[in-house]
Amino acid sequence: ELQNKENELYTDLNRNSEIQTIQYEETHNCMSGELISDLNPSIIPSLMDPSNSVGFLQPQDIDLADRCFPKPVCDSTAKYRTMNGSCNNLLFPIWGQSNSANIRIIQADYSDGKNQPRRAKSGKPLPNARKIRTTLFPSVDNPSPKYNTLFMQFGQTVAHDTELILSKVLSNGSDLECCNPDGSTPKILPRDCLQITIPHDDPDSPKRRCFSTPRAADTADLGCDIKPVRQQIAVTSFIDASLLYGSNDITARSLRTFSNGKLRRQLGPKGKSYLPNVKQATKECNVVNDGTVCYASGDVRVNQHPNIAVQTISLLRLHNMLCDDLKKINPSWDDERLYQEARKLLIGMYQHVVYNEFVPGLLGKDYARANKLLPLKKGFNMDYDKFLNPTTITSFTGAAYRSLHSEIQGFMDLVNEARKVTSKIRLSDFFLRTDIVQRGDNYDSFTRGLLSQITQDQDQFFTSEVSEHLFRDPNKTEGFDLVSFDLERGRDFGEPSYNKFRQLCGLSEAKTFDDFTDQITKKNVDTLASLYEHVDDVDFYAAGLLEKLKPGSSLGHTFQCISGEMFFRWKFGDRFFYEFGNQTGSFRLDQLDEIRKTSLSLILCMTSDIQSVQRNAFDVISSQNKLVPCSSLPKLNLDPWKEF
Ligand code: HEM
Repeated sequence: ELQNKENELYTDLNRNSEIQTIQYEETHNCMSGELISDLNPSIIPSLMDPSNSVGFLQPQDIDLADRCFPKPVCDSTAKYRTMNGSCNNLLFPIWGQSNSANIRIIQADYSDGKNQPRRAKSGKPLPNARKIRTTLFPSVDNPSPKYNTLFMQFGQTVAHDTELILSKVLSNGSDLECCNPDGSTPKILPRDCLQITIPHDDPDSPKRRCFSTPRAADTADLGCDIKPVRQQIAVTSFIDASLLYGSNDITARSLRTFSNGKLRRQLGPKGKSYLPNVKQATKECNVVNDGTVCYASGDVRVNQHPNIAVQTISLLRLHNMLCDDLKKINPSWDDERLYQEARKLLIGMYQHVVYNEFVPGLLGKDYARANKLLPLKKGFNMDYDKFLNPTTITSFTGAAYRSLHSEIQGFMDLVNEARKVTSKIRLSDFFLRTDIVQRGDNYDSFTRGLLSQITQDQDQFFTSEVSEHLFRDPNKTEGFDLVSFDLERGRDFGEPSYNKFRQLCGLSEAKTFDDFTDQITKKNVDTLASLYEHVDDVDFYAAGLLEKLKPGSSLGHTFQCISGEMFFRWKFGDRFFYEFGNQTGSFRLDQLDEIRKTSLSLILCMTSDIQSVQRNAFDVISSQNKLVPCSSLPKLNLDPWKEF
């Protein structure tokens, strides 16, 4: 039966290439007045004629790891998503579920065909990741011409919602040490380590000689013998706000009050809600004692830095506000109904922001339109595709989407209502410390900072706050190097080289380094040629970061292609996607029309005390994108949720 389904799935992928003409959302202020910038937007692999997307995996290969996991029993009439994402797809209930495995859309490249990192064509090791980082990806201040730090920050919110790898551990469950605590290289490298050594001629000449990088846990760690291995994913793949609600029933329950549908919270200054404190500070939170603020939420990375906590608190406040509003309209609804309806509505609003505001900024509006990614203006979308696997793709999470690490600002602005910067805090002073969020009116100041501070441009430059000082101990000067981790992670994940992704995405196979110059400047191609021995050796992450950006997009050709594929699957492969009609969890049309009024500016106004905001939340404030009073933004009317 499974084989039949898989054959059907393959046919269905082909059928997808018939692009339909649907009227897409054009009215949202986010992009109005923008000139058509990409006259010939490329098509993502799922929509291409398969012969043009060379190397795109057959569904049989995609499904292999699904046989590693017990098949959940589903209630096909359920109106709400499960907490762990299971049973979203009723034919393949494991798709998108937490604690399963990522999928590949292109054949893995491991040197032994199973799990050992790729080597150069000559058989030698690939060039040192840190050497690549310091040669090609230095720290240069190059602000974005268009976007504020909210764009980057929202991107990380989506990343944490949809992907979390786990590190391999020792057989007794303790952490693997891949680099000695004093920064020296261990005599014998433990088996499950990726070690990033620091060359002696390193321009930043840190004292340490290595970074500790345990490999990501994979299917073999679950006793599941597939070849090549696939990496475990600890959160749901769907865009479902799992970073707020949790990716399993136990976490989700621990975050609920079980009264009026609300989530637990602690009260901060002026009686405002903040995420609850964890009972004991964890290693994810670098605080002095258990009494210090260290937030609990659906995702363990909530305390990574203040602004990711700010975004999660905004979602928390939104959920609890929606519970209050729904309770007023439907006084008879019990706790469970209120929790699920508020969660469903919040996810709908958030998905609308993702596809109406974020995706056009990331991929380009013309590209998003050509690939059916923009929301419809009216009516239901009926294109749920039960054969499309929405599980997070390794080449997206291990390379393409990490490119936004380039947009991180080294300092975070706190800004007052007059849009004056009141203080600037250094990112590496606040890694794993979020207590600052809940002092005075800092929450509002961080929110205004996100809206008004220009972000770093998407390019080959990274702030040294993440490439030299990542997770720096506040009393020390040195930290880790995120870009080296990203490069090494691609090898850990078995990502094939850049040349393979070129072909998958409709570009020609490069025979010489100079063939890369269709996407990458000659200067950067020459640097790649000086680092790598062969054109087929070049890491996807390294070359993808160097590609010239596509018109209107924040990404170059291949990163746009892989990211487009991912957002396409997260939409058309999600049975509970907010725009779909005819599903057990569908909104009514009058409800959907209200959700379409959502904008990120509105959500930020609703969940903070800021008084004014620009309408296009991701664009810096300008004469075309002026501040307007929060009270002037169109609001959702929840009357259609009234039950008679
Ligand atoms: C201050 C901001 C950020 C910091 C400090 C940060 C830090 C990190 C760290 C430490 C990792 C794990 C690296 C590894 O061991 O492989 C990671 C992974 C990742 N980051 Fe970021 N990041 C930030 C912003 C972003 C943004 C803006 C995006 C995308 C829009 C993003 C996307 C990702 C993705 C997709 C992963 C892989 C997640 C996984 O596989 O578990 N990050 N980041």
